[in-house]
Amino acid sequence: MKQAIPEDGTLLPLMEEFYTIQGEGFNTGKAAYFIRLGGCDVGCHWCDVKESWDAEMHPLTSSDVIVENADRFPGKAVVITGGEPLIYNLDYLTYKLKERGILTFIETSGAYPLSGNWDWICLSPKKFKAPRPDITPFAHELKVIIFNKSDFKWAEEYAAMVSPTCKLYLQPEWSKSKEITPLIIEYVMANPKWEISLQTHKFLNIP
Ligand SMILES: C[S@@+](CC[C@H](N)C(=O)[O-])C[C@H]1O[C@@H](n2cnc3c(N)ncnc32)[C@H](O)[C@@H]1O
Ligand SMILES: Nc1nc2[nH]cc(C(=O)O)c2c(=O)[nH]1
Ligand code: SF4
Ligand SMILES: [Mg+2]
Repeated sequence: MKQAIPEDGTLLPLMEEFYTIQGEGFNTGKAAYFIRLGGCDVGCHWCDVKESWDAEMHPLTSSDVIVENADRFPGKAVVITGGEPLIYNLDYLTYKLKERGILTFIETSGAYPLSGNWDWICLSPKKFKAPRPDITPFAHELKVIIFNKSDFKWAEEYAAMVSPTCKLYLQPEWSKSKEITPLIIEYVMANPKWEISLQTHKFLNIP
């Protein structure tokens, strides 16, 4: 039977939650509690968490319980990721986290309407289902995955849409990183408004 997901955000399909170090982007190196929500229809062929795609596979979990769990750890920051977390209304979850003084960070493709109250929005646009243009001014960080040479052009299109203070990152697609990373290095040296982001948690063998 299809699980009914209430629209008020009090129950969310939770794939996993874990306390670790943010491995990517601007907040790399900071302790954070990760909340991974199930469900995504963006369809990146290189997605490193395809097990997240089917929301039905992940139990509907009380947002209050998720907040309790997050508050057990000393690092008072959460990263809400997925799957595509913005499929869901995240107003309730982020309100409850902020009530406890926990910082709220999101990893999103931007393909769904923005909800929630965020201290940090990492927008990672995808060609397979482009972001809604209305999210771009709110991104604190643009993190474009580079799989082939044509992705640099795609990255520049989004850099032109985000706010002038938005941090700009190019991140090699993991399976192609041996070939792609030298191109990113060259690109960043020639275009220093960009920085490299590596998936450092994969090198550190942590979640
Ligand atoms: C798994 S996604 C979940 C959040 C959201 N759906 C998104 O794509 O932003 C988390 C981050 O991992 C990145 N990512 C996913 N697969 C990757 C891969 N194979 N190599 C590098 N980065 C990857 C995404 O671009 C995103 O920034
Ligand atoms: N350590 C760690 N950092 C991350 N940054 C973004 C991740 C994600 O899958 O959203 C991720 C992840 O899965 N682990
Ligand atoms: S949008 Fe994110 S979760 Fe969805 S397929 Fe792409 S990388 Fe994976
Ligand atoms: Mg990941």
